[in-house]
Amino acid sequence: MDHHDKLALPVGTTLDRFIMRKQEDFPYATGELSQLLRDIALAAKIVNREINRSGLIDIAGAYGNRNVQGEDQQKLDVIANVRFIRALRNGGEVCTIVSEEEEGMIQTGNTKGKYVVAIDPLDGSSNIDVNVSIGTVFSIYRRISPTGSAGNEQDCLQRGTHQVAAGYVIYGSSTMLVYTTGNGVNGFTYENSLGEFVLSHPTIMTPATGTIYSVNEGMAQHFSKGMAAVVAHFKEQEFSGRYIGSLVADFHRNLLKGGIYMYPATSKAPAGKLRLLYECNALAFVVEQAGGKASNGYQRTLEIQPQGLHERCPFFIGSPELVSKVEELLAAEESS
Ligand SMILES: O=P(O)(O)OC[C@H]1O[C@](O)(COP(=O)(O)O)[C@@H](O)[C@@H]1O
Ligand SMILES: [Mg+2]
Ligand SMILES: [Mg+2]
Repeated sequence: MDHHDKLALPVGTTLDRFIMRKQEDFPYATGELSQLLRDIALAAKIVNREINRSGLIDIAGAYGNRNVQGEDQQKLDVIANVRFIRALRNGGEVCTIVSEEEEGMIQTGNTKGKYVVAIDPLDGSSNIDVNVSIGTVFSIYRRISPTGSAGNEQDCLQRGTHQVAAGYVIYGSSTMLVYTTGNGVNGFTYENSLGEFVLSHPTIMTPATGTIYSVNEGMAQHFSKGMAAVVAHFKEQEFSGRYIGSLVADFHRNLLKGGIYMYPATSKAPAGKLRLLYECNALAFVVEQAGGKASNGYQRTLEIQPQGLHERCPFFIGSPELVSKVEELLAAEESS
């Protein structure tokens, strides 16, 4: 019996029970990480509610505008940021947060908190107003600095290999929370009537290969020669091009169906667009736990040493055979 079997729980198990049962498998664990995951799930439910109502009350409008009731309107990404930070602060397990929405580190005031969280509270913001899937991405690290003071940059700039948990929420035709603590990947679907996430996708494994490629080809004139060769290769193979423009949604589809998502370096954006700390590393941890692969084209994403909180990196993620093929094509173009 492998580790995955030992931890297997039936479809329909609620997220709370799932987290509790996993906790029982590690008798020396203190339960703090479990509490943190519950806090994230709670914030996800609240953000889900706001997103569902967004068409009704126009919270997708510009930040600072006033709505018909004279109340301040807030952009959904600001609302999501506030909700997640509040949940993590109230939970007490997190000392420091890195968020896409804020320049510096956010100190929660919980100096005893043992964890650091990096988060993209609302991913795919350009899709908010048009009712297309959006998401949240989160990454959890154990702090390095001793408890009793605020977390520092060293705590936040850890390699992705040091993540203790990571995952994402997708707010789509149904809302799902997918996460890993390093023992496989499990997906939970939100049951509106119960107000609970329930296990719907146990032990997700991504197909070894696939026939979908996802990249913003409108940028093709800014691609390197190597990247042009990559795109030509997938076209020759008659792959399907699928690109939503919400990283979480593009990733989630390819995770389940097999395929590759690419956000390369371009002449306009030499480091690509996506953020290492709260976009790439979290999904890289998830994909590896599902048997997939994530890379910047040359190096495993999880092994990149971050230098800055909002650092960007080129990103290739998905089915292992496809990511390896891209690495091979990029290297071949480089040496020619
Ligand atoms: O329009 P582009 O350049 O293809 O960018 C799309 C990418 O940018 C992002 O929207 C960035 O995320 P945010 O919405 O969190 O800023 C990714 O989700 C997405 O894959
Ligand atoms: Mg994003
Ligand atoms: Mg965002």
